[in-house]
Amino acid sequence: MKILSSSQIKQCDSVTIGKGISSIDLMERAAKACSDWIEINFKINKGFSIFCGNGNNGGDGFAIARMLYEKGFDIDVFIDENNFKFSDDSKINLDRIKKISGIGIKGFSEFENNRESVIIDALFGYGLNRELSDDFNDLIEKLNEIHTSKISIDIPTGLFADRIIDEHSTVFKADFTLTFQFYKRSFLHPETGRFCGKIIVLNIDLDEDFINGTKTDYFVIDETLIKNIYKPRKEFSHKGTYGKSILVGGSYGKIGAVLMSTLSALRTGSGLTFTIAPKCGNTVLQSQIPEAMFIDSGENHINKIEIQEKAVYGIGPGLGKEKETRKALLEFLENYTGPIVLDADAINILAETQRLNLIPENSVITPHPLEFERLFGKTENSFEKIELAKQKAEELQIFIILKDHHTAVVTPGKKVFYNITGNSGMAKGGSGDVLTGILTSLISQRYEIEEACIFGVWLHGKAGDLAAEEFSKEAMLPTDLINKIGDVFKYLS
Ligand SMILES: NC(=O)C1=CN([C@@H]2O[C@H](COP(=O)(O)OP(=O)(O)OC[C@H]3O[C@@H](n4cnc5c(N)ncnc54)[C@H](OP(=O)(O)O)[C@@H]3O)[C@@H](O)[C@H]2O)[C@@H](O)CC1
Ligand SMILES: Nc1ncnc2c1ncn2[C@@H]1O[C@H](COP(=O)(O)OP(=O)(O)O)[C@@H](O)[C@H]1O
Ligand SMILES: [K+]
Repeated sequence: MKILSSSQIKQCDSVTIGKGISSIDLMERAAKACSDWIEINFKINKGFSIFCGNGNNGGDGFAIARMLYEKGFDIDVFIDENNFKFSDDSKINLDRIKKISGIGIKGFSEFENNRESVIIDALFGYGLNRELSDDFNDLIEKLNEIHTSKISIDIPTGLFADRIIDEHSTVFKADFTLTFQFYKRSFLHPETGRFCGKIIVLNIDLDEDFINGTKTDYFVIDETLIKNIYKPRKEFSHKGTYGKSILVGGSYGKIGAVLMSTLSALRTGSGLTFTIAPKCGNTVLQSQIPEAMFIDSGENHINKIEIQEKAVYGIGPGLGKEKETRKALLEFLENYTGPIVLDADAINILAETQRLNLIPENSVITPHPLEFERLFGKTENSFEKIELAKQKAEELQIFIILKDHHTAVVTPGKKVFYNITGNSGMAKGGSGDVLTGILTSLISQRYEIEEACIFGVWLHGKAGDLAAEEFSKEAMLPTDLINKIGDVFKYLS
């Protein structure tokens, strides 16, 4: 799914309006989508306090007020008592509710906390173009202190669609954000996304031709994209059809990491799977994963990485940074030109030795935020981090997977794909090792690298979501996630 900027959304609005629907009817459509969702999901709540601004976001709020009232809910609407200038469509919808005696319309200052009612924020949407005034900050701070369910229409007020906010900014803290047609980039970054709660994207049939023809570097990985990428196995096939994955890692005390990567590669469908690990891992690897072939290297730390033809390497989990291991990694990279997935200590070794130029083109690196910083330096915020990743991905012609709550796949063509599967139950040592195995396996099965990255992060997060459903976010383990990979494939086929 494309992510459009606020100015592109505005244009999309105008084009849609130019093609037959009036702007007031488009607002009606948007408000209907919201009120229908609210009716289904807030059945037991009787009342809603709806805070409306003076632009079209407020207009949505007035229309939602009318529709929820007609569905039988108690409604109070609050407006700015110091500003009587409304956008045209907003004014029409305000006038409509003025005629309904059952809807109370009051000033912001008249709001009294009533714990029973749900708060709806229709103050500002994508039209916010400067910091909020103190009056709005005070109002929002007051609303944020109230413990009741909160819904934002389109965007939590105080957030901009496409950029960072000052760290001291006041923002409405929503439990749900009902947004129209597109994710906004700010929903997907940690500094800003934390205000959104659960994101619900409501389709309001904006002009398809405009959307298809609009250029953007930013995308959300949705199921439509995944279903286009996923290649079901062919019955007339053999193990050679599904490639050779070689997982390289493990050191004394950290054999589990490469064990999890190997198991993940197998569960993702790799045809032939090898593990290169030190001898101390032999017994546990061979007994826990009899399907994988073991190649030993060193006693307690890897000291050589054997080169095999037509293989995809996933290097790093549990690798350690011993002198002989560093040497082995650098030597391997000097002599190997195929695609590689580099994670964890493989990334740290490259950062410390500043030998990034050794990474073969079309390889994948999977840094978590700290590893990214070690590689490329500090950035002010996560928006800048994405821009730096785009620049580095192009410069080095590699794919950078920036691991986070919403992991981003950054391509050498400077496209950014944000993942929306996954949950905080995955914030445990070992989850990253699973991702390395999944990615190595998909590339060895001849998915295009870009497709493997997109599919891989989605699959990883989806398996995490299924594991959380069964075991809870607290109790789920990275190994549970591996066991759920099969259910994700069943879900897809
Ligand atoms: N396709 C869609 O997605 C559809 C979208 N729709 C809805 O329209 C919403 C966008 O509406 P909008 O353009 O009228 O902007 P909105 O956010 O209401 O702001 C209003 C005005 O406030 C002003 N202003 C800005 N910053 C300010 C500040 N800090 N403090 C004070 N004032 C400030 C600024 O005007 P200015 O003062 O700059 O002239 C701005 O124009 C969108 O989010 C969605 O809810 C649906 O109805 C239909 C389909
Ligand atoms: N809060 C979270 N929400 C979604 N995914 C998460 C969250 N925390 C961690 N993850 C995922 O788990 C993985 C953790 O990787 P990493 O930090 O390298 O762990 P390790 O190397 O210890 O296994 C990443 O893929 C990341 O996206
Ligand atoms: K809003």
